[in-house]
Amino acid sequence: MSGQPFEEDEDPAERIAEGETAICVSGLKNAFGRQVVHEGLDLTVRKGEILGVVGGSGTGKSVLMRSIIGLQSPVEGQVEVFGEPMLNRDDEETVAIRKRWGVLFQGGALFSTLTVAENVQVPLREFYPKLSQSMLDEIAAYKVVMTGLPADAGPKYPSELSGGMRKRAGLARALALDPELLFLDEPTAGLDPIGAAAFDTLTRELKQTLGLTVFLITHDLDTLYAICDRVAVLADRKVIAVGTIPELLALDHPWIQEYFNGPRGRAATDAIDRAAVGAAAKTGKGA
Ligand SMILES: Nc1ncnc2c1ncn2[C@@H]1O[C@H](COP(=O)(O)OP(=O)(O)OP(=O)(O)O)[C@@H](O)[C@H]1O
Repeated sequence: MSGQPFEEDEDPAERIAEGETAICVSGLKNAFGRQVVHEGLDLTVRKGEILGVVGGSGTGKSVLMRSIIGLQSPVEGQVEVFGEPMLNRDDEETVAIRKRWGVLFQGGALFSTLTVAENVQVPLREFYPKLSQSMLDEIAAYKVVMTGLPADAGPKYPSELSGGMRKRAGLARALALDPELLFLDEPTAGLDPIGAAAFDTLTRELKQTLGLTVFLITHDLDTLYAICDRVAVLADRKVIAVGTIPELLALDHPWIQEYFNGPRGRAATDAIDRAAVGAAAKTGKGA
């Protein structure tokens, strides 16, 4: 059964079924006063994929994520997660769906007065109030190590951690309930390139071992190339394109061309090409 943080008998690979839908957003409209952020926005996230969400600053990537997880009430539209309509509901079914996702907010959003372990325990206490303290401690310790933090990070406060460690602590909290679906809002923002690449690797590995679906907001081109299966582009108040990077590159949209084929986009592509040539040379297969 999913959503239970202490049942380990499920094969994570079985969670991934090609073609099944994790999130379906249709006809979404969001507005703040007279400012319309989204209008007629449609998006489907497939189970088992890492979907990158990109768009210029202020195009509404975070508002989209907040609409899906119920922190923003849209003016119009539908949001379904695992086939359940989510908007304007707070019944048992929607609570059960909420247990199946974890969220890493921009900047980590850790509670500064709680230790890392206590932060990880927050969602466990919310959804499983009867768990004993020893069980809470055990699960938190496991999640801390799972995200690559040293075991002694558990009793530390967020202010005692580096930026990269805080991101990992936020990720540990997002993984507390053994989610099937992970929302990451700019997880590599503010990290140095080595820390960002390590976080990408961690995300990819967790996706593979836990069978996660990942909704990943990012400005980081390296992340898009390194770990995203598909990329959704937000512009003009909606998702204007979704596809693999080669599919997006074939489109004649000015923002997409500027983003992927501008100097930074080309640098990221060149780096991927160089890595592929290096790997081919190592295995003796040639480029
Ligand atoms: N609570 C709010 N009240 C009023 N306006 C808001 C609110 N939240 C977001 N907005 C506005 O909605 C628009 C989209 O914001 P959002 O944070 O989703 O952008 P974004 O694409 O995630 O940007 P960035 O890449 O800079 O993080 C912005 O113009 C923002 O000012």
